[in-house]
Amino acid sequence: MCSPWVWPLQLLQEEGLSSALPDWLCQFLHSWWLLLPLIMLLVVAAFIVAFVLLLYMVSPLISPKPLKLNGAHVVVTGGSSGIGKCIAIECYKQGAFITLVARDENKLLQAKKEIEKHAINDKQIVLCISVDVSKEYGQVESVIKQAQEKLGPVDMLVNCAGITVAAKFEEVEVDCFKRLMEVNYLGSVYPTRAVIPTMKERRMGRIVFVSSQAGQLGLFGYTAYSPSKFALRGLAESLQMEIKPYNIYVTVAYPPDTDTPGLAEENKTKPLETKLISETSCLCQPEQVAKVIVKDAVQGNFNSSVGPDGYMLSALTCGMSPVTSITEGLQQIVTMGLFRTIALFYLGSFDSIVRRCMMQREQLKKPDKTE
Ligand SMILES: NC(=O)C1=CN([C@@H]2O[C@H](COP(=O)(O)OP(=O)(O)OC[C@H]3O[C@@H](n4cnc5c(N)ncnc54)[C@H](OP(=O)(O)O)[C@@H]3O)[C@@H](O)[C@H]2O)C=CC1
Ligand SMILES: CCCCCCCCCCCCCCCC(=O)[C@@H](N)CO
Repeated sequence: MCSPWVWPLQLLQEEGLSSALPDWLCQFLHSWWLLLPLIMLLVVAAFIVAFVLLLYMVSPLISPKPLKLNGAHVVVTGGSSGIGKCIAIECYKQGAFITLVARDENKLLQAKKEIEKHAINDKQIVLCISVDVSKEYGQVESVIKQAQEKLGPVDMLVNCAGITVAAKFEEVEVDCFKRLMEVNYLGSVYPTRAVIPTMKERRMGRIVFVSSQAGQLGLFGYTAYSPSKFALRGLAESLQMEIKPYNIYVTVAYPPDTDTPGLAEENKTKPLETKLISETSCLCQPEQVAKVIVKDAVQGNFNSSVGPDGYMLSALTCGMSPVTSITEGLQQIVTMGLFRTIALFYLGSFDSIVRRCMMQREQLKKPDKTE
């Protein structure tokens, strides 16, 4: 009859039930239990395949329709210089109408001339409006109204106006903490607040926040800057949940060091530690960064990063941020542990940079003291 070593059958035998079972059933149970690991494997594999298929079936619900830039109205704050200017050029090259927002009127006019060289038709317009995006909501709102009257409702808003301070915590002027929050955070809240009602009415639109890799991890020298960039992520996640049903998509960009007038200015006073740590990530050209940001915004991707370390940082710090493609979600699931392992090595090397710089400084101080 049945083999005695198959435990469920043994159980049946002990209960005196095995004799009640026909031989063929005993045979079947015997071989079935031997095949159990294989069957379990197949079931698990089937579940995974079904899960992935299901995800792909609902993926059109997750990824939005791309925005057509041709004829669209794009507002770029901080559009007179660096990354913002390159974003404006990139959109202009694809047929968009542009509103540039910044403070300095001369810089605005200069940028306008440069952008206009990239026209693809003779209807395109570059409008310049001078305002400080961080000061008063009323001012920003009237600037947006003005832009909408001239070039129609805003299809895409790029919040790129921003300033940086890189210095040790106790060396940062106390007012600076406030100023950075005002320009980098409130300066993104105000224009966004001004365009959202119309976008909701039209059930379309894109909002871009230009954060930074320093908005994904805290670094030596960025105690004032990083929090203002982290704040954008919180704003973006909350806002995205509210406006997704209205077909409006939010993109947060996390560029690495980018070769712009802003960076040149920052480098003048940057602590050595910040310089050395930042060199871990590549130095990018603003044209390259702008291209990636515009592509991601058009596609409605929540996350936008540049380069291999940008990719790793974004996967590692994805937290509860929304996903806009199945592939992105699967990649995060698979790579999280590996990237955390790599990150621990990076953190170790950052700590040793900080320690070495401190030791060097102390050695430089010593001879002074003995004199
Ligand atoms: N360059 C880099 O390494 C990186 C930059 N970033 C971020 O990208 C954004 C652009 O940086 P980048 O191109 O280097 O900067 P730039 O300094 O080259 O340009 C900054 C732009 O913002 C405008 N701006 C600054 N303050 C205000 C304000 N209060 N109101 C209105 N406009 C303002 C400036 O014009 P004006 O002064 O005339 O107002 C200018 O057009 C910033 O948010 C920055 O934090 C992120 C990661 C890396
Ligand atoms: C898996 C883990 C990967 C870890 C990679 C870590 C790389 C850290 C580099 C951080 C560079 C910060 C640049 C900030 C640029 C900026 O915002 C200012 N220049 C603005 O002017």
